[in-house]
Amino acid sequence: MWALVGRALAPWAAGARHAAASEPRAACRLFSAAELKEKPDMSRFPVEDIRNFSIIAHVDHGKSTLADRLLELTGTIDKTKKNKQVLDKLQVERERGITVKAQTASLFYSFGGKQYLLNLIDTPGHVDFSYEVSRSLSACQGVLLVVDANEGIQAQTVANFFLAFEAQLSVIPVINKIDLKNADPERVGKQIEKVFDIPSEECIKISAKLGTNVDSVLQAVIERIPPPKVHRENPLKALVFDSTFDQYRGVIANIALFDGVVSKGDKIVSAHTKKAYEVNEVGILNPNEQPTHKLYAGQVGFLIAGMKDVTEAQIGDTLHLHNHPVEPLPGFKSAKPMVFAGVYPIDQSEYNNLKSAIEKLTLNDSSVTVHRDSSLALGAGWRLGFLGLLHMEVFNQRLEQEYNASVILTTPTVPYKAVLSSAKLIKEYKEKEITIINPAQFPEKSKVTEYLEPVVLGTVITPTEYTGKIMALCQARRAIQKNMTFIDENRVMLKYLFPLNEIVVDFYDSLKSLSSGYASFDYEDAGYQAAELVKMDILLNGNMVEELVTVVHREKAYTVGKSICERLKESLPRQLYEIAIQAAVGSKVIARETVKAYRKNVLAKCYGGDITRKMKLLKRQSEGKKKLRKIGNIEIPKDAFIKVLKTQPNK
Ligand SMILES: Nc1nc2c(ncn2[C@@H]2O[C@H](COP(=O)(O)OP(=O)(O)OP(=O)(O)O)[C@@H](O)[C@H]2O)c(=O)[nH]1
Repeated sequence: MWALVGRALAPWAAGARHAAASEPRAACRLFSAAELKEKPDMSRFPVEDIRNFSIIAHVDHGKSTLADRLLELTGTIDKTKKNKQVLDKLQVERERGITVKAQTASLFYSFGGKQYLLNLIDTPGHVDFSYEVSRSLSACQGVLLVVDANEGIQAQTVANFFLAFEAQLSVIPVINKIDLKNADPERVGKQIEKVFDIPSEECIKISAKLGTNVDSVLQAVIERIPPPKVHRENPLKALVFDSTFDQYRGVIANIALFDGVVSKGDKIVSAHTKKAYEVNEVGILNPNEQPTHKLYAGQVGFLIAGMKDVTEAQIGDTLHLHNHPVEPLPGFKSAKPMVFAGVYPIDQSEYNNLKSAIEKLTLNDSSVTVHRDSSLALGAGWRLGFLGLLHMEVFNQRLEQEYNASVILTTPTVPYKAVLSSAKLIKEYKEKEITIINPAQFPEKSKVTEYLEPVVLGTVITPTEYTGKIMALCQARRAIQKNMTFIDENRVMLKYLFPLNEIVVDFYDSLKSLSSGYASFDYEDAGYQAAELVKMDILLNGNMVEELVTVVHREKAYTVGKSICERLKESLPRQLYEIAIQAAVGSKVIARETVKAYRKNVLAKCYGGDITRKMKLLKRQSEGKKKLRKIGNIEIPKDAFIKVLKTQPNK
């Protein structure tokens, strides 16, 4: 029998038990309203009565719904229809129905005659946000691995399982959506046994939507996840595992206490910056901030200490008491941007507003990297690094929704590298191997020994009937097959080494459409490989369009160039002049389309008519022009490029 994990490596497989089993008592609010007002006394929870856990899963397998049920069952929130995905607080999360930011909630639960403090961290499922997952796991001792009873194990189930496995956490498999007509929890249980080597009888079968069997999940959290290994008598050692920025109160750091106690008025020091602060407030998230007198080792909560900028509360930092330095915790690898794009204000007069919006948003999303940038055509702006395309779209949407800032985005590009041969360039860059995050700065072939492109190890899980089509797709994306394994008689897991550029834009959409939505995909960083790359310009009547400069593999230049020209033709309105759209590599034009001349006479409809109506139409036309960008004498609506960028193929 094939298994991904050797049994010896799966400490939870034997089903460790940590508390006496008995019937759960009804949900209760542990603290009275008066106690909450007076601040709850967290010393009531000794370490052995604390469980810190996360919910991890593939996208849409039901993490947030399960979190809602757990919050209800423990009386943390009321049972109302309005309480849907309570921990998804951002507008973008609610609109897209996805979790972008991990959230924490402290739950109180009575079980076996004892009161437990359960700290739950809801995490995002999409690959772009797996950085959030690994951070959250550092504050936990166990996870609920949620798997959809109909879809079974998917690519992110595997990726997230391994994050938990590597962090040596207890894993409780939860098979969700057993109410669905096509649910097959037995089959999914067997998959879990085969792939993760967890006995299928350890799976808890639930319907998070209906609340079926959800109390067994809480019971399992208490029984199978160990309490944290911490020491309250030692000096304070707290891990900052997340931070957000509030414009009135400054940085709110989410902390997990590994040792000691922290309370309001304590003088603390950041091990990273060595700066000292006085603690203004500590508390738990229930799920909203609930101030407490103190937080004790083993507990998870928030801390406010007059930090003005999230760089002062770096994620992964260790906080300790002034005059009591401690060995800092190992921290986290910093998030590695996979995609870069230029971001510019539509109008340069909005530069300062956009600057402030980007600063505020990156305070709350420190995985975005920011470099100042400028271009002749687009003026002053930035080059931002994102964890993936969805991350980029979400950031853009948040800029618009939360800060009313609308921007020009350039073609997303992956971070290429070049090994320089030109002595002049080496002197200029002060190094031989450079990373290129802006295609406009792509060095010419004559000045380079070789170009390198980033590669990722991708996992595709699919029903077997689509295997052939998917293999053809992967091959067309220059991928090299590394492995193929059957998860059960109907499903196969394929591993491929992909150039990152080939999957970043639309691979996932193509995969979904050719597998009728059944295949899933995840990837992890796998370094760099040598590649034949060229820079491609897009020209409108001979003028370069900066937004659309791209770096492509030589083999793909013609297909990509042709397709951009075709799409641009579709989205450009006809104008007074004929427009030649060209794709060029160096001085060689490789593709061309033409938009014929046309004059839009807005007054045509009202000859001889009412003069006020004519004035209105002219006004509307001139307002429309404000949203246009001019290249040479060609006027381009702002959304024309966005359409091209969004749909840019890479076949
Ligand atoms: N039938 C049924 N549907 C469920 C159940 N649990 C969740 N769902 C539905 O599945 C969809 C996804 O649920 P979410 O809780 O948002 O999933 P998630 O894993 O948090 O998703 P992301 O945050 O995007 O990763 C929603 O439409 C839920 O209503 C269940 O037990 N039964």
